[in-house]
Amino acid sequence: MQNNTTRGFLWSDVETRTLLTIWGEQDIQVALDGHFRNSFVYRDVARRLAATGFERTPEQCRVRIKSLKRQFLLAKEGNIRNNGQYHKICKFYDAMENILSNRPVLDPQEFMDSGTGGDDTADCLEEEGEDPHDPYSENMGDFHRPAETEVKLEYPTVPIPIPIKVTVGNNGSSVRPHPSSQPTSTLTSSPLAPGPLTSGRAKRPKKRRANFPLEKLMEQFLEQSAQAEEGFYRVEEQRLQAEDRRREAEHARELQTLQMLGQMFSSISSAQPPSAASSHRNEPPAPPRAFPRGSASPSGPRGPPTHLRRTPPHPTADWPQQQSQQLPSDPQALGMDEETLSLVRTIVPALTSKKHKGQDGRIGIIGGCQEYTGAPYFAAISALKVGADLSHVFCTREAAIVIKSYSPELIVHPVLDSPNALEEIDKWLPRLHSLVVGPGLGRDEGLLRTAKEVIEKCKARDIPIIIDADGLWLVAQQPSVIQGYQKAILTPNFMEFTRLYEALHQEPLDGSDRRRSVLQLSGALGNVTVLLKGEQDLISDGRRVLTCGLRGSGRRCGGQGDLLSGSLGALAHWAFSATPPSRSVSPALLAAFGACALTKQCNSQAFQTHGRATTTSDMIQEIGPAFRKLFES
Ligand SMILES: NC(=O)C1=CN([C@@H]2O[C@H](COP(=O)(O)OP(=O)(O)OC[C@H]3O[C@@H](n4cnc5c(N)ncnc54)[C@H](OP(=O)(O)O)[C@@H]3O)[C@@H](O)[C@H]2O)[C@@H](O)CC1
Ligand SMILES: Nc1ncnc2c1ncn2[C@@H]1O[C@H](COP(=O)(O)OP(=O)(O)OP(=O)(O)O)[C@@H](O)[C@H]1O
Repeated sequence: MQNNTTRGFLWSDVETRTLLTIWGEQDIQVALDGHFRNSFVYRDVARRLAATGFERTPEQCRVRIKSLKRQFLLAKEGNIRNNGQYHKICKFYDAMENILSNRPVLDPQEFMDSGTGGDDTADCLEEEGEDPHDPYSENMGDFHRPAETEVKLEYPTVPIPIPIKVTVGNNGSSVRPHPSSQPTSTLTSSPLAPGPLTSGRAKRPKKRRANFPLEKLMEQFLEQSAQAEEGFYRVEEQRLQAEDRRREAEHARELQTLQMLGQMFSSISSAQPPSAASSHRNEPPAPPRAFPRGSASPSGPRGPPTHLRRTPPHPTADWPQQQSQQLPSDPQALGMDEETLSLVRTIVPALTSKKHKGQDGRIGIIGGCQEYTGAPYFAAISALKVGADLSHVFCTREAAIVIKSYSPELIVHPVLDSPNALEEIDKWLPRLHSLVVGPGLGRDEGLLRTAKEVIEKCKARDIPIIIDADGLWLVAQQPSVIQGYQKAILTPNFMEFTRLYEALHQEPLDGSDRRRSVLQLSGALGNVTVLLKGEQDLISDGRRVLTCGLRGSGRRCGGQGDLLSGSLGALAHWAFSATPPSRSVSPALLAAFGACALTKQCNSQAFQTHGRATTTSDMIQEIGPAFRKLFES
């Protein structure tokens, strides 16, 4: 939209020209001509004007047109067109003439009646209301005429002859005379040089010619009228500003009242018992009290440290309702490391209109074959729901149709089993911010080989890689494919972890100390981050182990791991591209911790609604609220 610098009543030239162009459009002219009520026409004019970037009310448009018509008439009547002065009087003379001369209906009789010829010319330009004699008059319809839109002008009491161009009769050349004017033929004639067709009272032109230096008078008159008009507009501008100020003050008062009401309501609801206060399904009951980290709890030293205590936020099958109503809801009391959680918050990119589509993440998923179409879908849609902008799925041809049908939000490439799969995928890698390899990939040797080659390409491009499900099978067969790559995160369930551990250590896993085992596996992989999923998720980069003890639910439906790996795709991109918030926690650890917390929170929330019927799709629905709760509140 163009910047309308003439807010109020002053019209810039460009704005006026735009108005004239619109007003001159044929349909507008026809509508103005053919209807008694024309307010709707000016509404249309104002709407079209607004579409070009100039905001005016229909009344403003009407008044402006009227004033232009007045100037045009003056210029025309002043008969000074011939010596080139008409522009001074009517800047838009040519445009006006162009429009008015093309008007569909033009009754010369009316034109004459406008006072263009006789001694009664002074009356011809009425200021109040539309001039009934204006040859270009338009019915004003249901417009009111507020005093502020009218300008009182003084007119010279001179009879002003005008050159007119009329077409009368069928051949367009005959003249219909008017008793008080000088009619002309299609030729333009001037009283200074009366043509042969001049008839009627011939003495008048002479009289006029002799009396005044007409141009001077007209200029003076126009100057006066312009000053009067400007003065009026200035006052109007001030009135509008005062009105704006009044409205702003009113708005501020309303806001203040709302804030006060909000505060009142929140203090009332916090005064209620937890069971009554937590009616929203996503909100766990309010904690009786949150204790600062390290401080003694009311239960004394018997309980575990608060940050390790796991208490379910919601009623679950193995956690009775009664008990759950007493539960604390702050992350610390739920077994979350609050400090780590707040570090995760620092990697979440701000939502701002300054970014373009794609900047918050273009995530690729390698997976999806004949048997498994759900897994890549879960991963890809989760990445989107977490906040990535685009999700690509690279799957087999057969799987592609199915995955596409699940969601129009995903970009699906049916290339994984094509002979030039690597080439096809490689084309996209420069645009991807992270890659999740494995969900629904299957164990087909050809697909695994392609996955391996894609991983190599990603490493060369320094793209964060998440390896899950069958991707972990591949790593268990060939650990070197990922060993030492610091932007890799492996997300095994216990079975996958065991497979990996045994492949790397060449000895059976002793599952009694998982923390130690996960630390060891990460070390053996060259400090690649390993996230062992379970009742407590354990995340290690070979130097330290983070625990995510947030309680989910007892529901273990398939696909939750895909939700986790897809979310991690987005979070890993954010973590690796954020300014390092902490020396102690690597970006990979932060991203993994965030994804664990989110998955468990989704599980918990979905379970609250669906209980035993909870599926991964239900959890995906919870990603938005869960994310807000954990990372944006
Ligand atoms: N809707 C879809 O399309 C979905 C597709 N998916 C895709 O399926 C593909 C294969 O993945 P996967 O995990 O089923 O295969 P795999 O690693 O061979 O494990 C199989 C066996 O391991 C065991 N086991 C598992 N977890 C365990 C644990 N925590 N602790 C202990 N044991 C555990 C368990 O053994 P069981 O109890 O049966 O003896 C289980 O039978 C993969 O591409 C994946 O993405 C899934 O994402 C789901 C949704
Ligand atoms: N015993 C458990 N108690 C609570 N949460 C669990 C438990 N086991 C796994 N989870 C959680 O479930 C999510 C997925 O882990 P899971 O072990 O089911 O992965 P997966 O087997 O790879 O999943 P998928 O079905 O997608 O292949 C993780 O967030 C994890 O923390």
